[in-house]
Amino acid sequence: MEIRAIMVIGAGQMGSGIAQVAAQSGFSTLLHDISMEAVQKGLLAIRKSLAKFVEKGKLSPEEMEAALARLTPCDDLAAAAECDLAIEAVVENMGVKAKIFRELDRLAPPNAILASNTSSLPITEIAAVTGRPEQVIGMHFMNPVPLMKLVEIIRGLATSDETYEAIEALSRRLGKTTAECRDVPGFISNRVLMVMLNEAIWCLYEGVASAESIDTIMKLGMNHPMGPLTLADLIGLDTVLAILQVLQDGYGDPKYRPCPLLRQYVKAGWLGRKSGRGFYRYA
Ligand SMILES: CC(=O)CC(=O)SCCNC(=O)CCNC(=O)[C@H](O)C(C)(C)COP(=O)(O)OP(=O)(O)OC[C@H]1O[C@@H](n2cnc3c(N)ncnc32)[C@H](O)[C@@H]1OP(=O)(O)O
Ligand SMILES: NC(=O)C1=CN([C@@H]2O[C@H](COP(=O)(O)OP(=O)(O)OC[C@H]3O[C@@H](n4cnc5c(N)ncnc54)[C@H](OP(=O)(O)O)[C@@H]3O)[C@@H](O)[C@H]2O)C=CC1
Repeated sequence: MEIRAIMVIGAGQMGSGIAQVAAQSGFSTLLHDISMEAVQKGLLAIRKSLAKFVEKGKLSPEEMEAALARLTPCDDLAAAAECDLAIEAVVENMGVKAKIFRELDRLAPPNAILASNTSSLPITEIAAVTGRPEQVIGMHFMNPVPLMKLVEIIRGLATSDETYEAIEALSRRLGKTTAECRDVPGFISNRVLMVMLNEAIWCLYEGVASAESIDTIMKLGMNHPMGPLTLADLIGLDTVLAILQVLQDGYGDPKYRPCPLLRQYVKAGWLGRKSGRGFYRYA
């Protein structure tokens, strides 16, 4: 099927990044959140990111304006009636996602594909709340979406080849490289990454080294672009905790148990970059 209009549900850091890339790639893009205020926040982030590309000569001012003109803000899910593909990027919580997929199934055209940007939750379970599980798929972008090349694609048990191929082709049109993964908790990306991030938090909790030392060791010692605590702050500590809980529940293995320090930070509202404070402070 040909995808022309895309709706992104959730205007947080991932949703706004996905909407930006879709609009930059020429798609008519609806950006949805539960309040117009949240959508406007997402649009502001998109404007800033596009302006950075213009500043660096990677985008012309005309291209920036054209991308912005392809974006339509909305706070009513009924707008899904106009899309060929809905990409959900709300909080990492099965209850919230299931509710949205039930609604999308009711509102989107019968041939529309419903994708989730979930970091770890089972696509098969999300698909099962809809009457079209063959058209439900995991489309896992990486943060920050405008800069990161990968889309991890996850098929649920019932996902059709046609849906997979449409999403694979679309990801390429968005300038991304894809890799396929089976529907297991945390997929590949977060099954591997979260163990490292959690271990770094345990090291801090046990007083083995300061946050700065841990990050310097991993950054310069392993040539990682960011240290693990800086990366956890970028992802969002609430999201890191939610993913570790999915891994622990899914595999029943204590190696995924979230560090108590992580739980405490999330309870304190120290969610990382997005709340202004996590392992580091942000202006
Ligand atoms: C949790 C999940 O489910 C899955 C995940 O996503 S896990 C997270 C995956 N992501 C990562 O691992 C990211 C690791 N970090 C990196 O790769 C890099 O640090 C990074 C690409 C994010 C930034 O690169 P950097 O060189 O460290 O930082 P920085 O110098 O600030 O930015 C690089 C360039 O991109 C630009 N840039 C940064 N953010 C931008 C944005 N949102 N939009 C446009 N341009 C941007 C900067 O202006 C900068 O340009 P110059 O080099 O010309 O100055
Ligand atoms: N952060 C990352 O690095 C990555 C995250 N992901 C996944 O993307 C998704 C979004 O993450 P991210 O963008 O980082 O998170 P953010 O916290 O930045 O955004 C979450 C979004 O969900 C909305 N939301 C929160 N609660 C509800 C609710 N009850 N009903 C409807 N919407 C709600 C928020 O709206 P409001 O602002 O109004 O509360 C916001 O738009 C998650 O599934 C996450 O696992 C995937 C790849 C990487």
